[in-house]
Amino acid sequence: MPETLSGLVTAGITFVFFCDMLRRCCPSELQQYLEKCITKLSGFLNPNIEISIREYTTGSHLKPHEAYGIVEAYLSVNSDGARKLKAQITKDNENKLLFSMDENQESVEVFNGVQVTWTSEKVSPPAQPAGSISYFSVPDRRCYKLKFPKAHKMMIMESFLQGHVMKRGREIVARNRQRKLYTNAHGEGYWSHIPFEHPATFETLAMDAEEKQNIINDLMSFTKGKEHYERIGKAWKRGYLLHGPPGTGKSTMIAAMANLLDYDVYDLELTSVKDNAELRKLLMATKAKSMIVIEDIDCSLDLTGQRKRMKKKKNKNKSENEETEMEAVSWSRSKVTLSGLLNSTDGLWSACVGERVIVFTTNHVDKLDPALIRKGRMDKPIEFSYCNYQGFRVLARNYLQLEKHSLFEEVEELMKEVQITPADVAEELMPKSDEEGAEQCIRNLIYTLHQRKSKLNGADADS
Ligand SMILES: Nc1ncnc2c1ncn2[C@@H]1O[C@H](COP(=O)(O)OP(=O)(O)OP(=O)(O)O)[C@@H](O)[C@H]1O
Repeated sequence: MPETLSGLVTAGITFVFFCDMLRRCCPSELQQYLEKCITKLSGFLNPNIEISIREYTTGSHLKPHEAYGIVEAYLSVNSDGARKLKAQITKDNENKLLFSMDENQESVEVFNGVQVTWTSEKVSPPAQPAGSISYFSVPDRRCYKLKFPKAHKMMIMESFLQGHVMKRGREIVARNRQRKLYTNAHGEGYWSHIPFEHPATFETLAMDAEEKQNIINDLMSFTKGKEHYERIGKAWKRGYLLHGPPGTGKSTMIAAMANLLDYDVYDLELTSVKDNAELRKLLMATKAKSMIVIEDIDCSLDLTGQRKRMKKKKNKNKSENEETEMEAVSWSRSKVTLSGLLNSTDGLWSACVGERVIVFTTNHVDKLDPALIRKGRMDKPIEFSYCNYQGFRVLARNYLQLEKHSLFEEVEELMKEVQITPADVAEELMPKSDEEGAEQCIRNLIYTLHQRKSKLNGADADS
């Protein structure tokens, strides 16, 4: 049998060689025919298959092929065999370098026991004929080639390329990209965005440690729950209601959540949305792996039938009266209703694939319509409260890099008696000048706590 096979191979090679000779000295029709024969026969004799993943889509020099970027990202961490790498700024994130295989490099990996070989190639465009003028510069054509044994064609194409490489590559692309903070506050009915670079993390959040871990677990099990949500036939989304007094960390928590999940944030300003139709359009334009945030929902939605805007935004150039007037005008322009919001969010969940988190914040949870926060819409309420000693320790670590100090005991005692928001504690712990050291900051906080305590005692005595 091996003799027969080697005989066949020798005969095939001789035939290909013969065809090639003939091709060179024959008329063009015959040449074309022979070329086809050669391609077919050499394909038959070659035990491998090669797949090209090109940088640009066929017919367009300018539109990059998404698959190329994904494979490039995959190979940035899976090309141990390559001896030459190139470093380039990541698309979409100028702070990140992506290391990928340089041209004409080769890397081998084994998937399910099958060896596959990646190569990177670059083909320069043909030179322009002398004297011709081109207004477009044609880029080099780069491509990755994947070579693998023909016998494992389906497994490599489906499990390896479609499944493994695409999944890992997409994850790396998502990790590398610059996250975005979208806003519609300009009132034009579309999203505009800036880079999202909020430094908050769960570690820097002053909050009960157990509660914090609880929220982290909840978020992580949500992100891993694709199959679970598919199985139970529910949209892959999770709703959080953050409630508590101003300055207790609701907005900081949103940033920490987005940083943990690596999500973009859509900060939906309801008062800038013209009507329910515009709201629906905005929500439908959000992408997967994002957080949709509606802050101060009680102030920005007409829950009572009376159109009024209660929140005053600080604007240094305007007097308070002017401010209130300006906000009232923008409020009266919005015709978004509670049912519009509910229909739009419910519609979004039924129409869109991919995971999304929706977050409402409020200082007055009791004012919200039960329909808005019922189970299924808001899955997890999180209460924010005044700062306790544990929270203070986190803030002292963040702001002063202090783990312990002889004054901590006094702070602990005072915090048992006085209510103070984490925002106020943070303000006191922030050095006001270069000369102000950590100890002075704690003394400032103690002074403020004493003042509040005396006020409290005074009030008690009055009553
Ligand atoms: N729990 C917290 N942990 C760490 N920092 C906090 C916390 N709460 C408040 N801060 C600090 O106070 C500032 C204001 O807090 P934040 O905006 O998150 O409060 P909020 O509850 O969203 O307030 P509001 O209801 O007025 O929007 C933050 O920038 C942060 O520096």
